[in-house]
Amino acid sequence: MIELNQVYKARGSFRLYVEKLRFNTGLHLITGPNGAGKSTLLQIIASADVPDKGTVSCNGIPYQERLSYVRGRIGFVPGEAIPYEDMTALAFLSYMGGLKGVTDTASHLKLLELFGLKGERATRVNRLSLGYQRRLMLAQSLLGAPDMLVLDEPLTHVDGPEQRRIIALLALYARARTVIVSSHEPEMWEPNQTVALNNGSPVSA
Ligand SMILES: Nc1ncnc2c1ncn2[C@@H]1O[C@H](COP(=O)(O)OP(=O)(O)OP(=O)(O)O)[C@@H](O)[C@H]1O
Repeated sequence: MIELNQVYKARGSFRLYVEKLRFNTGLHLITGPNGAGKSTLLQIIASADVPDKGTVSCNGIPYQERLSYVRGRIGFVPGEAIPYEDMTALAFLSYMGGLKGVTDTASHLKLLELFGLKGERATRVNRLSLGYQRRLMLAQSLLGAPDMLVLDEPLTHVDGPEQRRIIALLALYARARTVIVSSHEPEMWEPNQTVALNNGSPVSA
């Protein structure tokens, strides 16, 4: 469970402010127009950025108190392009797995298979299509089966049938864990909670 209390973040002239938000087990959708603050919010939830004020906690523990505990429980797909693009798909997953303590090749291969990438295991990341790169980022987010998944527009460039398959997979994952997704296509998802952002704050439904 992730909880935000009076979280404030300034980026240039933009302000994110969240009075209170709670993400329990289930699928949570973050929506809103361009510039509403979805990526900013998700980066804070994923501990990739730090709020100027307020607290974010994971299972009741404030992030700043036990950052490694928190990070060990979160899988993250950032909105930006993939890093380490000279690595092969499998090498990238092995590298990310190493950071998370998931070192057995069998589980890396299993994740590649789950996202339809087994045939691309030896392909360098920068040779993969953008849709395959997105799938690879999803695969790395699941390393170690984290309690929380934070996914910023995870289905960008992914084709229709594969989108539906991944949404079903994430819905299943969210039955026992917390999955937070931003999407410009909210109608594709069947979330347990929707947080609509506008101008940096949630608006009531
Ligand atoms: N590093 C930064 N420095 C200054 N301003 C920033 C920075 N990062 C984001 N912003 C601004 O913060 C605002 C919110 O951006 P953010 O990317 O969080 O919105 P978003 O809802 O994810 O948008 P989109 O749907 O276009 O991806 C925007 O106005 C953006 O220009």
